[in-house]
Amino acid sequence: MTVVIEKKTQAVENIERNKKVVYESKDLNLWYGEDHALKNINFSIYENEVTAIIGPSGCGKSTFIKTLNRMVELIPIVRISGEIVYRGRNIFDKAYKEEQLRTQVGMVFQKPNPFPKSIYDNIAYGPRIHGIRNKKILDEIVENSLRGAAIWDEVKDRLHENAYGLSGGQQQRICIARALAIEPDVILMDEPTSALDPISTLKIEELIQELKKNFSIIIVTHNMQQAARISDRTAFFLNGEVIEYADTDKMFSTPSDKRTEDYITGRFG
Ligand SMILES: Nc1ncnc2c1ncn2[C@@H]1O[C@H](COP(=O)(O)OP(=O)(O)OP(=O)(O)O)[C@@H](O)[C@H]1O
Repeated sequence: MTVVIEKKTQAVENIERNKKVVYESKDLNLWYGEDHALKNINFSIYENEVTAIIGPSGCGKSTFIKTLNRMVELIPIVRISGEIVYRGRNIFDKAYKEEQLRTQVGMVFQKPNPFPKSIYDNIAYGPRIHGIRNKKILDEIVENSLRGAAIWDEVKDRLHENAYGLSGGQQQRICIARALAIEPDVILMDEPTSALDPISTLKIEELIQELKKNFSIIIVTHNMQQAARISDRTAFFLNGEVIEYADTDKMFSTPSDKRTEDYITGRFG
């Protein structure tokens, strides 16, 4: 029996060794004024995986995900200690250019937030900011991004209409396409389906499964079934701490911590 367990452990370690780390959170602490919102967060996020962040309201999920692209630092009362290492470099290093990080890390928010512009201009916005002016190249980026977000067929004949004219689910896929247009490495998603109906939710979930072949995806979700359906690993946050971080299958079948079990079985939260 011992031998079998040892073999299994070895196999798991081999899998871990072959995975590339995208982000590493090291002793990360964050305060909003006196409020200690993230406490000693230590875990790694892997390439071409979907990593789900779950936990009850106010536990720090959004704060954590917004730390990964340094958006949280826009809030004046925020203070941070520790490191977030992205592809080998601490993003809080003085020399690290925020703009450089933003070209690598796209974000999709809870409520679809297209710009009040045409579908085309929504997608071309980021590339134009990065200096791309050539119409043929922009056309290609727009088409590829919309295809990547599984919405090309629905909008290809109305690219110059306002994005506000689309349904909520379509608008969210436009926002995903907008994130893809900057050719990111990572896509952060903060409850991307919570404002959507079940069919649009399913489409986004299927899309996330496709996208992970080319991107690393970190998703905050209130919906535990969603985390179980689409993620490879899950981090369970509670009161600003990571209580458990594990393979999603393992966390939802045999959680190690009683508090995780209570949360995923609906005893609190
Ligand atoms: N802008 C802010 N200023 C001050 N405190 C904040 C701010 N944003 C979040 N907090 C506090 O930080 C803690 C974590 O909040 P956060 O929004 O990260 O939690 P969450 O898990 O994403 O919650 P929810 O599921 O409700 O969105 C909470 O105590 C919250 O009140």
